[in-house]
This record gives sequence, C-alpha cells and structure tokens, in this order.
Amino acid sequence: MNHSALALPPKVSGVPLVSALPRLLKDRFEFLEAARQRLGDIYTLDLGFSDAIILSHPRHVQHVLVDHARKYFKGGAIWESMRTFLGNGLPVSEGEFWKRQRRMIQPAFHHQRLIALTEKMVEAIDESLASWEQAAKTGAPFDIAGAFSRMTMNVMVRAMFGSGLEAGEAERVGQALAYIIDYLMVGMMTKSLPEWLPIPGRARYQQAVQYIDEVVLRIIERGRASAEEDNLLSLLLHAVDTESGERMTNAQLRDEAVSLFVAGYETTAVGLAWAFHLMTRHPEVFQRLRTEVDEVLGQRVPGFADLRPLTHARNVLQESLRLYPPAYWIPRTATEEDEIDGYRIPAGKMVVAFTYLIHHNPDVWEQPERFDPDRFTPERSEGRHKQAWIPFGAGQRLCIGREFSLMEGQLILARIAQRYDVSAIPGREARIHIGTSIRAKNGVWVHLKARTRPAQVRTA
Ligand code: HEM
Repeated sequence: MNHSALALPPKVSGVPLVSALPRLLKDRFEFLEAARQRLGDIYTLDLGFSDAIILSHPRHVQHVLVDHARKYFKGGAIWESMRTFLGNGLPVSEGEFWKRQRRMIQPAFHHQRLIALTEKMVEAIDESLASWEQAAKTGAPFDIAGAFSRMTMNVMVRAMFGSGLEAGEAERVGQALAYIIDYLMVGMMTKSLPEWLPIPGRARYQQAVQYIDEVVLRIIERGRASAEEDNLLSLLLHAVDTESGERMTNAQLRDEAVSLFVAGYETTAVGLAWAFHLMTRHPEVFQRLRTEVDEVLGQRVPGFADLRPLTHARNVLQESLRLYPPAYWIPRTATEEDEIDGYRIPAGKMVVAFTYLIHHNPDVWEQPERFDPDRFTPERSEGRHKQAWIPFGAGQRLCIGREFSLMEGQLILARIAQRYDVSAIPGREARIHIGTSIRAKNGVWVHLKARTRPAQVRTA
C-alpha cells in the first residue's frame, strides 16, 4: 500500500535545533507528557542525532509489537550500543537466529523449571537479607534500592550458575555488570564519535567486559564437563534445538548468559525499589501486604504454591511496574513504509512504544498518577486494553523472564514483610533518574525495624 500522500506525525515544536534530548533528560517525562497533551498520542520527537516517532497508546503497541511486528526491527544507535556487549544474545538478535535461540531458551523458563528454582531463590534472598540486620538493629538510614541491586544479582547468579561462582565473586560480577550497563547509555549517545576520542570510562568499561567474559567462559567450560542441570546455564549448555538438532557454541552461550544478566537483574531491582518507595508513602498498602503474608505464610518459608494466594503482593508489583516501568521505552526501526493512526511512518524511521507514557495516559488509566494496587484485581481489570500494561513488552519479543521476575518479586516482598517494618524517612524523597532504566537518583532511603516474631530461615 502506498502511504506517501499521508502526513508525518506532528513534530514537537518549541525545541531549539540543538535537540530535545537534554530537555528530555532534564525535565524527565513531563516534557513528553506535555507534548502528548498538545499533539496527541502520536508525535515526532527531535533527538538531535535523529528523530523518533513517539507512541503513547495501547493500540500502537498492538500495531507495532504484535500485528505488524514483522515490519519493525531492533535497529538504530540504541540497539547497536547494546550489541557491543550482548553480541547476538536474545534481546538483540533478529530473524531465524532469534527464533532458534528463543526456542532453545524458552524451556529453561517453563513453569516446572520455575518451581524447581523457588528454593534456590529463597536461599539467595535470605542470604542477602542477613546483611539488613545491622540497619534494623541500629535504625540507621538504609538504601533499599542499593540493597535490591545486590539481592537480585545474588538471585541471578545462583539461578544462572548454581554454585559455580567462588566466594566474593558474585559481588565483583555485580559491580562490573552495573558499570557496563551504565556505560552502554553513554555508548548510545557517543556511538558516532571516532574510536580514538578519549571517552571517559572507556578503559574501565573494556576491563569490566573482559572480566565478565572470563568468568562466564570459565563457568561454561566447567558446565560442559558435568551433567548437572540445576541452573539456567547448564540447561542452555545441554539444550538441543528441536528443529535443527543444533547446540549452542561457547560464543553463543556467552552472549545468552550475559544477556540474561543484563536484562534480568537491574530491571527487577529497580522495580522493587520503586515498590518500596510507593509503599512507604502509602503505609496502608504495606500493612495490607503484611496481613496477607501473615495469613498465607505465617512465619513459614514460602514455596511456589504460596505465590498464587499472595494476590496483593502481585498487585503491588504490577502497580509499581505501571507507575515506574524500569524499561520505560521500547524502540524499533521501521523496515518498510507503514501507516499508524492515519500518519505516514517512513521506512528507516525510529518508532518508540513509550511504555511510561502509555502507563500514565489518562485515556487508558483512571487517575493514572494514583498508586492503587487494586486496579489489578480481576474485576477492575475487565475491559482494559490488553496492551495497556506492558512493562515486559508485548508480542513475540515479550520478556522471557516475566514470570521469573514476578515470582522473585513476590518472594522478596513476602520475606521482607515477614521480617521487617519498613517506613519512609521524612525529607528523603526518591528522585527519578532516567538512564538505561528509570531508577531512583540517590537511592531509596528507608528505616527498617525488625518485627517481634521473626520469620523462619531455610536451613540448607
Ligand atoms: C521487572 C523486571 C523486568 C522488566 C521490566 C523486563 C522488561 C523487558 C522488556 C520490556 C522486554 C522486551 C524488549 C523489547 O521488546 O524490545 C524484555 C525482554 C527480555 N527480557 Fe526482560 N524484563 C525483566 C526481567 C527479566 C528477567 C528476570 C530476565 C531473565 C532472567 C529477563 C530477560 C529478558 C530477555 C532475554 C529478553 C529478550 C526476549 C526476546 O527478545 O526474545 N527479563 N524484558
């Protein structure tokens, strides 16, 4: 179909030639939300180095990520920057290769595998929670956001490598990955600069990548020599493609292992940090969580079967991921000309399903700024557009770790509610920082107080 007679989506005006990006980062999302109010759910944003079509309605998600997904691919500076570290891992691969990899990796995230992972997850969570005791005893201000980064890293390391890492190594791996992830954002903006130009942090980035590669390849080698199948990496090592009969090479395994880390640990940590930011501002929500956890678990160690009745815990996570979606935008590039809402989308144009704007769109969500976990009860979810809530993406590229992450989140909320009272520190409001994800700028600071009847601890 020829769309050339159609107009392009309206351009954000009033932005000097320099580009909208500095303003975008400075004013956070208010700038984009104001543009949506002025121009409608679809508009063009000048990013300086290129421009992008911003989409803020669930029907656009249905179009770009589901119904016409074959017309859009992961191209452009952002994905290229990710590829420098992820190689050809699942989040960045395309076409037949992506299909094959997804087929091979998917079974590692099946229901039965998640059930088998529950015990390991709880062990890792409890191990990390042990370091919270001091703050609970002394009443010292505690950065729960930083603590969640360490905790979800610990969970990923255990789920991924089993007991493959040596003492102290998990922490070092975590630090190196955190640095790499941050650096990728810089990479996205400086991609066009020549290699010889000294970009701050490049040497440290390269060292961090080298270190991660060494650790991952060492564990792959060790895994090849054993038949163990109790961790994600060993499942990938032994996976055979049902259609081609092929297995993954070491290089592919490296890319997939690193990709699962990058995609899975920071996102979950950030989501949890915002959940606590919100709950400490709405203590009645935390109190209800505690009541639910007391009723379902008492002091018992949670198992997989407990997740279903912990409905409020799940609703809290869903509502937090709505208000603060860690992956706040989903960029694509059009492979061919297309039409959205009567506008022309030229081939080669960057198109962004803007999760944050969709989650805050008042035409989609009633009182979108209100923290209200009950929105996610089955009764109140009825009739909602199925792409209204997309923190994990949509369509064929839907997050492979979605259930893993929600399960981990529920277990973490439950373990914390069993042990601690968590309250806000007056005057220490978390501030949003837009990087590769939306995290709290200087952490989320809270007070912890031990509950009088502590939860039972799993003994290995
Ligand atoms: C709250 C936590 C998480 C959030 C918000 C999140 C978000 C997302 C989003 C939005 C996508 C789709 C990206 C796109 O279409 O361009 C995605 C894909 C992906 N996620 Fe997650 N994710 C989370 C947790 C995890 C976890 C725990 C893992 C692994 C254990 C994981 C692994 C992946 C992978 C491998 C992909 C690529 C899938 C594909 O393209 O086939 N994620 N995630």
